[in-house]
Amino acid sequence: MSALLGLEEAQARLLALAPVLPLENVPVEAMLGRYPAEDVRAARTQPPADLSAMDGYALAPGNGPWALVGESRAGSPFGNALTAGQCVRISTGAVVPDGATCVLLQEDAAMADGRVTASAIPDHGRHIRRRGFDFRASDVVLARGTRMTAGHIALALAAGHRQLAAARPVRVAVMDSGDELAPDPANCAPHQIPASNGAMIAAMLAPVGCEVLRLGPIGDDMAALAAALAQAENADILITSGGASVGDHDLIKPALGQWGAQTAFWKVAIKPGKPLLVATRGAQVVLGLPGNPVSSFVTAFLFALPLVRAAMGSPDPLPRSITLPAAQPLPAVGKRREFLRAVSDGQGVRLAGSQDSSALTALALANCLIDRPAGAPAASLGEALRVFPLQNG
Ligand SMILES: Nc1nc2c(c(=O)[nH]1)N[C@H]1C(S)=C(S)[C@@H](COP(=O)(O)OP(=O)(O)OC[C@H]3O[C@@H](n4cnc5c(N)ncnc54)[C@H](O)[C@@H]3O)O[C@H]1N2
Ligand code: MOO
Repeated sequence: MSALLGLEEAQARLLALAPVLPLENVPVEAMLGRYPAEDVRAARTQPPADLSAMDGYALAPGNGPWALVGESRAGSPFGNALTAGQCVRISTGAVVPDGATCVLLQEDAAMADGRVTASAIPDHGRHIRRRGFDFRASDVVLARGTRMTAGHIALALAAGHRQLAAARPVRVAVMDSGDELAPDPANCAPHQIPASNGAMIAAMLAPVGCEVLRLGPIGDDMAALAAALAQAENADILITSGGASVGDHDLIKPALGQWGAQTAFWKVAIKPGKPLLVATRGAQVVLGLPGNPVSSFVTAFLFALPLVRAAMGSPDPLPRSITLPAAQPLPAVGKRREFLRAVSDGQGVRLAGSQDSSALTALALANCLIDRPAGAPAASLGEALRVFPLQNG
């Protein structure tokens, strides 16, 4: 039996193989979930001038009344400087004219005969957004490798960028295999089960923004597997599920070998997911996930998603864990580190149901995985547990 790798070592060895992809220019609006390949510096200063934060009157120094000499609207500034005792009508976002030192809210103002009086005089600088307080030209506003959110998109646009450089989307082929798999779940003979892993893995990959090519389900047949693998010729990453174990009909390893892939490592000391296979074919990376649906899910979470994120440009692609107390006792752990399907309510964490690696009802209920170290004794109620939320992976 080949030695089982530890999780962190296996992840590190896999990530070292992550494909390096050419860069492309991407419209900022299309950058959601992607990673800028370079630090992004502001091409402009924001705000570009002192702007009013409120609707009211921009006041020159004095105790009032102030003579109303004009208006500054957003996009249409008052052209001149104010002198003592003058004011202009001003709207939110409009340029504060030179000579004005504060903005009086219109709710605190009275206007009669072209003169403005204040019920309370605002402090110096009140309701003025100073030029450049948000960012200045040439400031780094986004670090390379930042995963772009809606806020980052707004910031990059405000900083004067139309497009950003990012790795082109990773091409991922996802193939499920097994003679027992029915492609049509509504037309499944008693000796079959509906193929669900390929669609599940594709759904896990969707938020990462890669391109997914779905292949299969393919029968346990070398010629059929070879034909399917030929379609993965242009994939950067091939993810297979099923046939990774030791059975007579587990043909993935020989089929991958015939295709030209070379095994990098096989088997990791985790439960579920032990028979994980990693291979390369030139710059292509192959991840052979075990067929049990929960094993496929857990290995996709711990290996496939980090690999794809790394290839997309993430400098920090591994899932992040939190600590939560056990809301129920847990049994002792065997030789393999365990990832238990669990439900967290934010206060504590409990098992989602059956921990069999085929149990889809528990997988569907789970919103996190409890990470239990190999050989750990039983955990008591309230014990601190390491937990991976499924949605932040
Ligand atoms: N003698 C041994 N037997 C097994 C070992 C072992 O070490 N010695 N390891 C077990 C472990 S752990 C796992 S995990 C499984 C993984 O086996 P395979 O990767 O070869 O997976 P299959 O045999 O093809 O399928 C397992 C199971 O999952 C169902 N399956 C497969 N693909 C799909 C799919 N696309 N959609 C839904 N369900 C799928 C399949 O019907 C099987 O029930 O091996 C153990 N055996
Ligand atoms: O490792 Mo298997 O994935 O235990 O069921």
